[in-house]
Amino acid sequence: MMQVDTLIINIGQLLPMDNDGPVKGKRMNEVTVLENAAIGVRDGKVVWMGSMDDIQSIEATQTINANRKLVTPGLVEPHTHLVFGGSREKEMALKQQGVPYLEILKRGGGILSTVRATKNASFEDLLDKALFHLDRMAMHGITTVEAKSGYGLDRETELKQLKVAKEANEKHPLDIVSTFLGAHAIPPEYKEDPEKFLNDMADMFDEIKENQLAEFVDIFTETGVFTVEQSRRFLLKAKEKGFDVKLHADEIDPLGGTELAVELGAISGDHLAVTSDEGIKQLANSNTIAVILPGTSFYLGKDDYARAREMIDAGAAVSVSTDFNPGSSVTENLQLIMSIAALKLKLTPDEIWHAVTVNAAHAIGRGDVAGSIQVGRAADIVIWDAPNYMYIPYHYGVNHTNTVIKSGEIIYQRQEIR
Ligand SMILES: N=CN[C@@H](CCC(=O)O)C(=O)O
Ligand SMILES: [Zn+2]
Repeated sequence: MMQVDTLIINIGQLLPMDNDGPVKGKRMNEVTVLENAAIGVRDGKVVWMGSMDDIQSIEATQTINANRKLVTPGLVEPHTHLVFGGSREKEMALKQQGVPYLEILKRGGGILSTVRATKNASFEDLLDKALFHLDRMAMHGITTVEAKSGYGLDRETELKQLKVAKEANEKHPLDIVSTFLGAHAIPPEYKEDPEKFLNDMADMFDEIKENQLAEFVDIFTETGVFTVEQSRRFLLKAKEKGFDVKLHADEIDPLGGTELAVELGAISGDHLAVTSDEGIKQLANSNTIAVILPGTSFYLGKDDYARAREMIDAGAAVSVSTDFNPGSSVTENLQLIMSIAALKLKLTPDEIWHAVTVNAAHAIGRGDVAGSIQVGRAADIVIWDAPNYMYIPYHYGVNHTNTVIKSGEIIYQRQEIR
């Protein structure tokens, strides 16, 4: 008799998500579906998976009846700007009048407006706010999340953001993976000397590494922000210091950020809304994961959606993410992004599930611990109010989670109102 703490029974469809590396190209369109399954959890880990026909051999302290619903790994969110002060609802009117995103930034708004609010916010306020957003992500089925700094643009405030993320990781059940995005915009005081600004940000690498405040270094490679050459120099320095690197690349103008991500062996290239044909080809022949953020195209009212369909057809590994941030994509709901991935990126349900589990985990260096339900791994599991895995992208804009389990503990359960 095997003893478990929790036995999840009557699983209609179980998506374990195989996980022996990022899933590329055609393989993204092949999810394994187990029917009539059960999962045993002990000490926060999955210890048994099998058919309902074999549960007689399991003795459980607690049983959760999935009632024939869909069960998947907890979602992995590989790109967020979790820690920030204030909000930017007043910019919505500017956007409606047709003022472009980069023009708002040029006028000192956009990212720079959030920088001011983040500088003025206390550590405690930023922490409370981050915990609130994490709760919302958890409710929506996310169990691991990446979080970037980048709303400080000075040593003190960047460190404050990174320390808030570290504290949030300790306080909140979700796992947080940190990225240093000091090179997110050029602060007004450095307008004439962006090189000096990048040098100052690079001077923080040692301190960040020693205090384990971030695993990745990221940069916004964009018109009016940092050039490809500046990004290359900055990220090469980061690599020398032992960081894996990421890029906000080819979001608005096709500068060649995707090609740079491949050249540098970046763990991911993110956005890629206007990547060139050559960029797609190079991506497909690389180990760099394309983290596509279609919520920004939607939210900024753009016609350019990343050519994720072509990227997968060419053989690339693709992930999708909310890009949760106060300016270009204000949502914690990765399920909504799964619908946009279906409708606008033309991805299949199988591809979308790979994108928000296995490939997302690999895009933040957690391929060996998250994004998959396997014996020996942490029990990060979602029971969905859905009969099958195709249903989630199909029924859009609402939260489908029934029960969210993080390391064996129930952290969210839908309440009935009636
Ligand atoms: N594009 C750069 N950075 C963020 C947006 C940040 C903001 O507008 O506050 C992004 O990923 O879209
Ligand atoms: Zn971003």
